[in-house]
Amino acid sequence: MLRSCAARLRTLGAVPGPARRSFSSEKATQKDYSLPNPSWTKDIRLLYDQFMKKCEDGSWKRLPSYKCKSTQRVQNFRNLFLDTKFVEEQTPKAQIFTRSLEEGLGFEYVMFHNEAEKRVVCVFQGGPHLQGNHGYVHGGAIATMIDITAGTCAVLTGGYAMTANLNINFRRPIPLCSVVVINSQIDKIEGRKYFISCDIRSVDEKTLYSEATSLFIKLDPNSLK
Ligand SMILES: CCCCCCCCCCCCCCCC(=O)SCCNC(=O)CCNC(=O)[C@H](O)C(C)(C)COP(=O)(O)OP(=O)(O)OC[C@H]1O[C@@H](n2cnc3c(N)ncnc32)[C@H](O)[C@@H]1OP(=O)(O)O
Repeated sequence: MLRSCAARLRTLGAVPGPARRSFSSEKATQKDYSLPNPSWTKDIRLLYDQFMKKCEDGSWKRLPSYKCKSTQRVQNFRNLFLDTKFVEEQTPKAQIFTRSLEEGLGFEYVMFHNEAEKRVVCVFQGGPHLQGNHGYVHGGAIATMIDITAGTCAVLTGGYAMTANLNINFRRPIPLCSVVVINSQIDKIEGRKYFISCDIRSVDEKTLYSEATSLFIKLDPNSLK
């Protein structure tokens, strides 16, 4: 599995040599990282196409994804929740964690949002630099993907929110370079509390890899600054 994955990436030019650095040094761009790239396998492309088809009637929306783009949403978050001095000193170098590895080596994913159903689906291909146990995706990388999928679901439903609790059952290991589907949905909203469940399944839906429950708290501007 790993050998074929490395060979594929080398063919695609994503792994030019053994001394390749993990973290990208390229300048911040406005590139949308949720669009297909040469490291995407047939499976992720197929699912991407299926979801893009579902987007045609407007029920689903593809969510663009950037390394560090300063959107209006980000500006508003900074104004509400962050100290101005901290923003000036620390955030210019900041990058989205899941978009900081070289193309094809880490987190390749695209998310789709269904507003009416309060659902976010993420199609995820975990690259070779996410290895935990030999040949399998690290549990921390899996937790990260669950967190951002559920977190996106919370934020798009209720506004700025943070993870207060994340509980994961890892049922089956996820092979490196395979494609999985992460499904998240809001189960319950109680005031500022958003209860979101999530599962990760194989493309054919036959294998349940992980399931999780989470609690996100809608932020109160007074509780962070
Ligand atoms: C076009 C494209 C659009 C794309 C659009 C994308 C959007 C972009 C998506 C970003 C997706 C990022 C996803 C990463 C998300 C992180 O990585 S977050 C990082 C990890 N989390 C943290 O660091 C949070 C640390 N914790 C905290 O800061 C604070 O505890 C919190 C969570 C803000 C809550 O603090 P607070 O606002 O002061 O709330 P507090 O009064 O303590 O509690 C409120 C209620 O919640 C309950 N509660 C709080 N914590 C807990 C807990 N752990 N368990 C149970 N109950 C709890 C309290 O008991 C209380 O209940 P009630 O008394 O009201 O019944």
